[in-house]
Amino acid sequence: MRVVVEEEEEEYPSTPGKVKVERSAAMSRQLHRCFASTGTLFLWALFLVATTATYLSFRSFVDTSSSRYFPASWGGLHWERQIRASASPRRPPGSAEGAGLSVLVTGAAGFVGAHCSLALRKRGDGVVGIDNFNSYYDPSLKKARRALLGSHGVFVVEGDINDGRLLTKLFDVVPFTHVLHLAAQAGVRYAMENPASYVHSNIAGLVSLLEACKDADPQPAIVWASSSSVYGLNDRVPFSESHPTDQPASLYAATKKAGEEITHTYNHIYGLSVTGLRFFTVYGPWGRPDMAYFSFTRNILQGKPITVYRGRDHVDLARDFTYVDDIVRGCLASLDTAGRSTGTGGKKRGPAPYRIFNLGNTSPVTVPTLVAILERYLRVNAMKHVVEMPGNGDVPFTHANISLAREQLGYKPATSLEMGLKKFVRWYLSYYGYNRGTHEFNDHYL
Ligand SMILES: O=C(O)[C@H]1O[C@H](OP(=O)(O)OP(=O)(O)OC[C@H]2O[C@@H](n3ccc(=O)[nH]c3=O)[C@H](O)[C@@H]2O)[C@H](O)[C@@H](O)[C@H]1O
Repeated sequence: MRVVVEEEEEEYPSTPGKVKVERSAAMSRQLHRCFASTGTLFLWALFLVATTATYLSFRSFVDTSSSRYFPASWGGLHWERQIRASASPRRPPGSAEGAGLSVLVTGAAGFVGAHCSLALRKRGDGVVGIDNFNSYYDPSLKKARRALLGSHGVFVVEGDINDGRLLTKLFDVVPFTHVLHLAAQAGVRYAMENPASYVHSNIAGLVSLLEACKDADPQPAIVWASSSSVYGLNDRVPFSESHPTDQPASLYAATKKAGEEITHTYNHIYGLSVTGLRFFTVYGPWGRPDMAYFSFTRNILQGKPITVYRGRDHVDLARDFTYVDDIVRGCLASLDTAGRSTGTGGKKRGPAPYRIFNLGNTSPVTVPTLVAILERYLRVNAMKHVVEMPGNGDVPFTHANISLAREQLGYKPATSLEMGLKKFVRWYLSYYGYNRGTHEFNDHYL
């Protein structure tokens, strides 16, 4: 036994590259013995064929399984032409606003994404959207937003930000100057029902996007949607960017806070220019049906009850409701003032800006007041079911300090909740129709 061990040690010395001549001689003797008979040869051939076949079928499994997750509804010359046309800025030469941006908007068929895409296109910037059209809420609303964007020359790719191949392809086709990242799993309370969806979109999807951005050449500057919810249990008001954000009250908030940390590492390591915007309860036309102002309107019009949450000691909940047009102006100002990313080919060349701004309205309104405004516009009394706020991630109030955004972005919200809800109700009725036989619409206010 001892002899065998010594022989093996001789044949395979530990220092790489130091194989003795005797070793190759011994090996060739062994090979010769192996292939000596035709039967053995046949077995070897069979083994090789089987291995190759297994490898090939594994490859095709990997390919088809990834395309099963991310259906290949993209690609091809025509598709690339559409992407390029949509991404091309159309500002008149010599325009005061400069050459025009080329922006990839994620979540473009979403509420804020659609508004921002339109606003960018209207001022002559190039815009390409990407959206996975998931069914968190009625996808037909997302498709209607896409149709609206299409009529203004904005092309929206159907795809998921977790699809790295798609993102790489988009950056191959267009040297985007900016990414406006608005794709996310939104909603504070839904996080208890479907926590994995928050990790999928807000963590894994974000990292997938940042990977594509850091590899892109040129690297784009990134502006993305964080959330007022990162302030969590913070009770210093108004909420300022310098306040601690280490006590999130929901998984949604935790994933947005994680997003702020993750983007920071990409800024630090790869020189990506990053601007995180903490949105405060955005509302308006083409809004999200899961949000209170939207679902209250629907229920009030359908004669169904609404549930109004109330805080401890019968204190009303309040939100710094912010009208979507104000948010859009904040997003565009962030794109315009974002400094350049400094890296190329995944390598940082110097420090790049990392900014965080509150985008709120600075005037919180209670939920019962929101309901009263809707009742007035709709001329219907809501059937209110007032219950104590369940412990599902909600916070009692939000209130933004916007000094930093005012100073650096020129951000100046201009729409009161009264005004904004008027516009929302007008849109709601024109979009969904209105049964005048059942409810009289209060034109006086609109
Ligand atoms: O700023 C944010 O970062 C977040 O804003 C939004 O969250 P919220 O401020 O919770 O908005 P929203 O659901 O409209 O509830 C408004 C108020 O109505 C109360 N509310 C809600 C539902 C209900 O049935 N009853 C009720 O009283 C409720 O308790 C609350 O007091 C976005 O959804 C979220 O994606 C994120 O962007």
